[in-house]
Amino acid sequence: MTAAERIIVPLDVPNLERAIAQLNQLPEVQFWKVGLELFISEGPPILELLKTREKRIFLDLKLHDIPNTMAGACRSAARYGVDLLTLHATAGRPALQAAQQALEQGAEDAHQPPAKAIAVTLLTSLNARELAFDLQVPIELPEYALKLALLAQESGLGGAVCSPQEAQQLRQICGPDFLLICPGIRPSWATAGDQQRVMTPKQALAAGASYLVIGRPITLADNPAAAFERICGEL
Ligand SMILES: O=c1ccn([C@@H]2O[C@H](COP(=O)(O)O)[C@@H](O)[C@H]2O)c(=O)[nH]1
Repeated sequence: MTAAERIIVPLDVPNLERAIAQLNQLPEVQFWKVGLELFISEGPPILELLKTREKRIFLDLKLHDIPNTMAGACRSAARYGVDLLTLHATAGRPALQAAQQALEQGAEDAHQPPAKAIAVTLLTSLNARELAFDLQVPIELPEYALKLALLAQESGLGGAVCSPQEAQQLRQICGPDFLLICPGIRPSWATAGDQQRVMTPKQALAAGASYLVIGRPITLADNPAAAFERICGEL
């Protein structure tokens, strides 16, 4: 896989018109992430648009609910034929298992390839102090992220979203086939913004990330295509 194919760019925009403008600005990007902002605004037609342009799709809905509701949502999402779908590992083992089964069944019923379910461990916008004092989690952050990734793996999911700072440990313990999707990627020339557990693209790949989710350093650049090319060059 080329460096460019390992980069997923989020379509963090409010409507179809802005999404189309971003797709046109970045024709080299093959893998796009559709998150809550755009999906809530535009719904499934945005996925159809990406498919007509033969793009890969990461549907980042971060589902978090009881097992029955997670299964229903995953059965519905399976119809879209996306590549990746996120849910929160903190939904717990029964919900993750129900989600995985429903994705497989839903895909079979819809004659679509099954999406890989990817569990969010701990959002990259959070730091160790917030984990300990706001969320009241009494274990160290790297251990917490690892435990949630293992829970996802044991539940049959295909991978985890984690910070690149945890990627090396997760890669060692979860093995080579478990996908590690890493947001919190910041080239040395970009600002972190609300991301707190960051690494550069090159460091993240060296740590074992399977894919890098890189948004604002590319999409808010004066010339997004040049920023994307610069990052690919750095890899
Ligand atoms: O822990 C997480 C999970 C998801 N994200 C998403 O990734 C992108 C990152 O965008 P940047 O502009 O590069 O910060 C964004 O869509 C988030 O919703 C994350 O950042 N951290």
